Amino acid sequence: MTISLKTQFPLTLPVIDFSSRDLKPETLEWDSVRARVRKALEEYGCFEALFDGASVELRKALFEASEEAFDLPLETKQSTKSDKLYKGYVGQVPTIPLYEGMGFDGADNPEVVDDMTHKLWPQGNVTFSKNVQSFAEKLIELDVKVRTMIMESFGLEKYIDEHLNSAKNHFRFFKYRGLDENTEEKLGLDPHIDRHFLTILCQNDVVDGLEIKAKDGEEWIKAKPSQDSSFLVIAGASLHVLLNGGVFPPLHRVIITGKKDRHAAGLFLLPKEGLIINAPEEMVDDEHPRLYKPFDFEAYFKFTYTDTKKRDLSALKTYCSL
Ligand SMILES: O=C(O)CCC(=O)C(=O)O
Ligand SMILES: [Fe+2]
Repeated sequence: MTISLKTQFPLTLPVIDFSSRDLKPETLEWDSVRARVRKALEEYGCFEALFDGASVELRKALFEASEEAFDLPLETKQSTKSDKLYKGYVGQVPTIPLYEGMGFDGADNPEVVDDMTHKLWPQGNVTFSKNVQSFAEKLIELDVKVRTMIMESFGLEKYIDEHLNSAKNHFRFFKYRGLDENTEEKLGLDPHIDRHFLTILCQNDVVDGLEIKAKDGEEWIKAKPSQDSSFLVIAGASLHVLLNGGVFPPLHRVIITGKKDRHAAGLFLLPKEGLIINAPEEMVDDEHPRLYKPFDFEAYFKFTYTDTKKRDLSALKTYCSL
């Protein structure tokens, strides 16, 4: 009799602990975490990071702030819209009616956060801007550790600073409306790969819904956080191209099953405008021929913008493989 491994052992995402105060470069602990990060990003394209930098209180405050912001009148939320792709408010999209998102670039810059806050609350909202900023700072700390480890693990030490400086951060809140009485589970967000370098996500504890597609299978793995202090780190297409395929950008989606609203927040590390991404020579040899043409993130983003079906690995290959 064959036993289905799938039902016996549903896959779970790797969990990696970043919470030690001694987690510093050039220590045994750093090397061991780095090896796990590399393996997770090769095999799953993502992992759950335990990181106690953002306290339970801070998360609670952040999601309260997010609720407050999404409760504002539509017109106010729309005032954060900008003509740049992916900035400001997105909502009322017919194919994903439960979804709303709001975000801005440069969350570590107090002026930027204040500007966004004033668009939402013309009289100001100090609690909101303070919480967003502290939260973003913690996520940035984790991002620097993760991307430094990734570069080191591929022997790209000499490019670490250049790579860290080649990204800007975009902070984003999401709200997915809970289901009505008679609605069955619904798509909150279409399956997609992230197009940036790296994404760090955090969701409110009561409502899960994010699912990650396993690399070599059909299974959708539920990305339910195992602890309060965890974040989900996801590799994006830009990192995949930079490392000549060395990390896997996983397909993920959001499915809403319950009546409660789901709130999430995340930091997206985007290639800076004008950056052309090209895998360093160190990533290319006879066994690993160069996979992609020089890659312009803005152009690729536009390519995937209107047609959500283009947000997967095979469309990336069609777009720029050699
Ligand atoms: O809501 C989430 O947890 C995921 C959002 C997401 O995947 C994205 O914005 O790229
Ligand atoms: Fe995503």
